[in-house]
Amino acid sequence: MKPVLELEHINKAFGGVIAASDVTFSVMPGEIHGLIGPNGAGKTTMMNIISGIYKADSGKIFLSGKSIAEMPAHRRSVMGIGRTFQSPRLLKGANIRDNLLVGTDVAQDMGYAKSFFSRRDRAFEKELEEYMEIAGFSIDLEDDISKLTFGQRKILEIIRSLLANPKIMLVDEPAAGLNENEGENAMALLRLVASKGIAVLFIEHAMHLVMNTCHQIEVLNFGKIIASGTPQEVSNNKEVIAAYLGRADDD
Ligand SMILES: Nc1ncnc2c1ncn2[C@@H]1O[C@H](COP(=O)(O)OP(=O)(O)OP(=O)(O)O)[C@@H](O)[C@H]1O
Repeated sequence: MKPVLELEHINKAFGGVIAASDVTFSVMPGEIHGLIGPNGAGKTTMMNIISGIYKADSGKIFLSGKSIAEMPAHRRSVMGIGRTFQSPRLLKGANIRDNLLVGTDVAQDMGYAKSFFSRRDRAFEKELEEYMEIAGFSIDLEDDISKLTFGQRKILEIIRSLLANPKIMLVDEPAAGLNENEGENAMALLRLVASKGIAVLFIEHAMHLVMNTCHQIEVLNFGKIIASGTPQEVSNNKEVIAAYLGRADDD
């Protein structure tokens, strides 16, 4: 099996601040890959470089073997990079159905309006039903988005990203602001995503969720990978304990 995402020797500085230093790692299809490290370690910067919001100063990025380093963000999402954010980015004043359909056009590489109407079909609703069961709450598609709690909106954003049929999902702190139960549901959803062969790269500070969910982990500190491996490997690594895990859990 070939990696879905490959990063080779990525560097990025903001003035004198080094946010990425020679970062090299790859993510396999169906793998849940964690990106952890202290505040300011460069995790969000890495997500921004992968999705095309930032351009790396140097280094290579491949999606399914194709170089994407020079591609704009919208091309990368058409090619299969999905993304969710720390705070859900949903349309206020719109219903849940419309919120879910925004962005699904990238999957078909066709106009927004066309996809908007063409996906109002049974297949869409069936796919959605499966996700909602794992998500742990039910929705009425006609309800205004404001009916959902913050945690439910964050989980819904993951589902929206899934409906665009990505090859890899970049998920930024899915459990931040969620209660314990919602956090577990978000992890269950990521496991379902992975079971479909979609890769997940996610940032999370809640260590127990990272350790129970990830297959592989990269630990960043000052923009550099200081350890990578299975949850067990990184949690036994002395440098990781000194830089990160030795501090209070779940900050
Ligand atoms: N647009 C920017 N302009 C200047 N500096 C930036 C910019 N984006 C990030 N940085 C700096 O790069 C470094 C890495 O930041 P980044 O947000 O990637 O860290 P992080 O690991 O995601 O942190 P956190 O866990 O707090 O979200 C920090 O020192 C940050 O201040």
